[in-house]
Amino acid sequence: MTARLLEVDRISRRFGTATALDQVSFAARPGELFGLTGGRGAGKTTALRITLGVQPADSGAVRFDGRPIRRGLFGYLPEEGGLQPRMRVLDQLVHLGRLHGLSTNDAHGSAERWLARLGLGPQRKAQIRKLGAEARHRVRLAAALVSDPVVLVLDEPFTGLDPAAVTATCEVLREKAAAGVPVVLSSRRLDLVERHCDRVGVLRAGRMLAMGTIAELTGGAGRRLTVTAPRARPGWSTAVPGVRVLAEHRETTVLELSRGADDQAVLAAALATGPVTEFSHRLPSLAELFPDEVSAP
Ligand SMILES: Nc1ncnc2c1ncn2[C@@H]1O[C@H](COP(=O)(O)OP(=O)(O)OP(=O)(O)O)[C@@H](O)[C@H]1O
Repeated sequence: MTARLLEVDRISRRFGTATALDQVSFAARPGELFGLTGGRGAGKTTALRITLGVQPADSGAVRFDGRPIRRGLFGYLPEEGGLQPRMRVLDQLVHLGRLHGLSTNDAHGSAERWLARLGLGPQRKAQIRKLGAEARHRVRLAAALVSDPVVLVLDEPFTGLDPAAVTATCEVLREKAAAGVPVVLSSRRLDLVERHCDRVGVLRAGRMLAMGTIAELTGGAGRRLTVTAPRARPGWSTAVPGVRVLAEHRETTVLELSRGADDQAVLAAALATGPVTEFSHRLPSLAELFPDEVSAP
């Protein structure tokens, strides 16, 4: 069953001698937000541009609904640019809607709806260059949505946004996903991808390093155990099988437990040193699992 599934199938792309993408595959299903993450130059933008059909791949295929993609079918929020600074907001959106095949009437109706939905009503007649960064971001989002696309592709939609604006953006994306539109976004921010996406692909140097739901990615790693034992000496846990010390800070030790390691043996070892005031399990974050992919915001 491939209905409304966006499939990116082993795409590769070189620029001169540099490999931007090497056999990268992922899929975005209706109802879900799929996040591509990775450090600078990992290949996210190239992957999204090939997904949209605005840049060719050297090899591989992109399919929607089991068929090769057609340009103009998707809504796109580019990392930067894409808007004409001297155009007025409403005119820009109507223009983009018409470029994607809407009638003038439909483009108008859709543009007005998105301006209202994104709180841009008062700025509808303003020139884009006169808008602040946050309002311009909302116009870019409206531009991606105005043609009522069957797939949404967004390159770094969170850049420069405060937490409230990130949440507002994700609410809109969730609504589209709930309506059956696969949503693919890229972000260098592993924390935001972890919080807002259902499934994630981690790119490094053009290769897919890991892919899965957040639970699959974080649950597949060793469990983390935080133990606070005020009288324990460094190295108190080394005799327990399957345990690795990740951090020791004053009285608190963070341990990684391999599969099958016995947390009760850790507790016994800790109690043997004296009182234990904290003993808690938690899953690692994506940023902890992929520290090399974390870049400054
Ligand atoms: N037009 C181009 N010409 C030459 N090299 C390019 C071109 N576009 C991308 N690259 C190279 O391909 C690699 C992947 O770049 P890409 O922009 O896709 O990564 P990215 O993950 O989006 O990075 P960033 O987070 O910095 O935007 C980089 O090494 C980049 O320098």
